[in-house]
Amino acid sequence: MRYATEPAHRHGHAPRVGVLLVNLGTPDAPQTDAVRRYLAEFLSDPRVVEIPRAIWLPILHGIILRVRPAKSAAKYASVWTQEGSPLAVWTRKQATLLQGYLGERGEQVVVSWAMRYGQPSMAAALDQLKAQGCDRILVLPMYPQYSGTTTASVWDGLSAWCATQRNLPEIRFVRQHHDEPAYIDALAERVQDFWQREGRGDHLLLSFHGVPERTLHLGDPYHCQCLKTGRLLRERLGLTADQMSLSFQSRFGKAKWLEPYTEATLKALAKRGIKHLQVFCPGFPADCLETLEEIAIEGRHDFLQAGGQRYEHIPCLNDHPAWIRALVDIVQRHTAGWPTTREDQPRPADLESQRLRALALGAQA
Ligand SMILES: C=CC1=C(C)c2cc3[nH]c(cc4nc(cc5[nH]c(cc1n2)c(C)c5CCC(=O)O)C(CCC(=O)O)=C4C)c(C)c3C=C
Ligand SMILES: [Fe+2]
Ligand SMILES: [Fe+2]
Repeated sequence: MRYATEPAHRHGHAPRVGVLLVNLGTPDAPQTDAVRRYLAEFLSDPRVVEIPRAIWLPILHGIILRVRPAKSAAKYASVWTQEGSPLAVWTRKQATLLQGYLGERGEQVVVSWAMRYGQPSMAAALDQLKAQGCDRILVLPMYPQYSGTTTASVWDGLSAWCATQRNLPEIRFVRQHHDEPAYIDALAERVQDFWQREGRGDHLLLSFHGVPERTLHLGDPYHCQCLKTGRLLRERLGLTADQMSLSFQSRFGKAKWLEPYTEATLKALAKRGIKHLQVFCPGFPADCLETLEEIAIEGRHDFLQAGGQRYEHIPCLNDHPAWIRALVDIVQRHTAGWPTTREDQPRPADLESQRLRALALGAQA
């Protein structure tokens, strides 16, 4: 059947709000086969690689998926934890904490999490929220800066699920939160906590995930939003333009990506005489392969090789209380007008009157 069979319609059940955190996705295991499955799904998404399918798919299946999975699996193995992939571990923890913080504020909201590629899938998580009675769902992509390559792809995943549903919930979607004051506060607190423990370096480098430069010229606001987050954080930390730089990491393929590249910047900073460098990744709300391997391991190597003396990766927002508070703020703003507190829920008397009204309507029909 094209559209899922729905449970029998019930009158007068209390409306319920669900919140779905969606992150990129990660392999199920740090092994070649699992990484190949994950990369095949991820890199087949036309939002991620915009090359015409007839050209791209033979390259993807004929070259990339034969060579890259083994190399990437070795990198994943270097950051994998007892509980699984860091990206999944942190995203799950963020959902649990958010549920707790919202509960403390009296918000009757069901919080869940999903991955755009791999497991748990968006479709499974949305099915679950619906099965729990959520007829209003807020989808919150874990990308502070909007990009067609990431945020819009979450939208595509959402709309693919909607296309299978007979009884659609009411849906809201958070497009971006790159300049949300509570997000900037959380970033600043994360850096300041680190400074308090480890001392302050000579220079702070903010490294964001890159995207093909072409997307900027085609109207993607990602680059501008990264720059704005960087400026707001610099002002909030009281740093001069000279004490902080911004760069883009994780280039994929041969095309030009947003510049300056992180790798070149690390080397240039060492050559400029910066001895003690601290690197922070504000665009990644959770530590993952790109921060724990590329920044914390490869980046250190590049900086020290080029003459730097001390290198530190400041952890991502992860489970920092200021970040979970920021998520609460974002959720509360985007669920405004939806009944989420105990007082908003229909009282038994309201339910009874709804039932009587339904009966009366039934009798008229
Ligand atoms: C900040 C958000 C991200 C943007 C924008 C983004 C764009 C983008 N990424 C690739 C290719 C790869 N990215 C990979 C890993 C990866 N990317 C993000 C986030 C953004 N990507 C995260 C959080 C992760 C880590 C996933 C994890 O499991 O920890 C990878 C896989 C790893 C590897 O093989 O190197 C690829 C490939 C493209 C092409 C792109 C924009 C066009
Ligand atoms: Fe990526
Ligand atoms: Fe990478």
